[in-house]
Amino acid sequence: MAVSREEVLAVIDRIACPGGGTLISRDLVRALQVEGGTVRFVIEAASAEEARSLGPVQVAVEAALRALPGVAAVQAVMTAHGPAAKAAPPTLKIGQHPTPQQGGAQRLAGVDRIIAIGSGKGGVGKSTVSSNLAVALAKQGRRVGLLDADIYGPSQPRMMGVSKRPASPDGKIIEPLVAHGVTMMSLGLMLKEDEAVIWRGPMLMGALQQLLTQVAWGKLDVLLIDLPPGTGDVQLTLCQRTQLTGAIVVSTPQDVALLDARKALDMFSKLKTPVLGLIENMSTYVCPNCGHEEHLFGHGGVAAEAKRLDLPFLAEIPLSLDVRLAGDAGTPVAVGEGPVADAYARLAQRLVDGGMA
Ligand SMILES: Nc1ncnc2c1ncn2[C@@H]1O[C@H](COP(=O)(O)OP(=O)(O)OP(=O)(O)O)[C@@H](O)[C@H]1O
Repeated sequence: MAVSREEVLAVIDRIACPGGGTLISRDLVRALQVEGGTVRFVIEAASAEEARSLGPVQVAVEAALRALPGVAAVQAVMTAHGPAAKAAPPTLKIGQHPTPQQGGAQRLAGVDRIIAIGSGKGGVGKSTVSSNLAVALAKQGRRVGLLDADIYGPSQPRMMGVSKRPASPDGKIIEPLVAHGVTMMSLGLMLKEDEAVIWRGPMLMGALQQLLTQVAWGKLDVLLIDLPPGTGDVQLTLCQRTQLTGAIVVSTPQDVALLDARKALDMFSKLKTPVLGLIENMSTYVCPNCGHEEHLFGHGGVAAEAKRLDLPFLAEIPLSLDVRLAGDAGTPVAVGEGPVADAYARLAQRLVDGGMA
């Protein structure tokens, strides 16, 4: 008979650690997988010293699990944070297991609407659209939050021009930062620059949950969530655990991007997250010198897809060097004036008029 995850956890929880508690009560087990008769997990010690002291516990746990009927193999790996990770303030433990949640999808107190912004593939401008839309909504007087959930490649700190580490006076609640009228938070602000995130699934979920629930978002008309590209664990967890108003899918007009966008749309539909509409980014290119209009990546593909699926086509955002320069400089193009800022203003107005933001 196949062994269950609960049985495995119960066995691990029976073995005491030196200094008290168990690997479970001390929240040191990560990425537990029970597949057929094989049990895999990571023991994540806080330091090399702790890892050494837990060595005998690992041996005892492995032996106890092997003795469990239905277990054929046990693969446990011990990891330890380096001193840098240990020193990282604030003292919040970002990246821990998500805490079990009562009921289904969660509401965030004080936050009226939550919109997830997704894309089928990376590089289509999802983060750029998120930051610019947030700024455009703020310019229209909305109280806007922006959560960078692109946990593997958080780019909002750069795009919004913030680098300060958020404060956490009580070590529990994180104070978000405010930039260009938008309340924002990104995992990128909690990590050291250039620090790679190599968390496994459960830690990612925990980090996301913390960013949603431990940040003092205050009263918001709308919280925009910049999702990682694709259709992975983060998207799944977010849609299942958070009461989303809906999702917006960003795509460039090329067929290949649209193909991936379809996967994202399919995922939202399976997760029963309403799709509020589609945005075509890098739509037309207007030469700043001669005014000639060119469709470098094609044009109209996203509008046609929206029509085919009977979904709102929310906006087409031109391809413009200013967008990239502004994003790289930390002041989204929507902060200023011009054709792209106008396109974002129209998009924001449309969402406000539709009661979505
Ligand atoms: N309309 C646009 N015109 C010109 N450049 C753009 C436009 N939209 C985005 N870009 C640029 O394209 C690059 C990718 O954009 P962005 O990081 O927003 O994409 P993404 O879909 O969020 O990618 P990932 O999810 O992989 O981070 C950035 O350098 C950005 O400045």
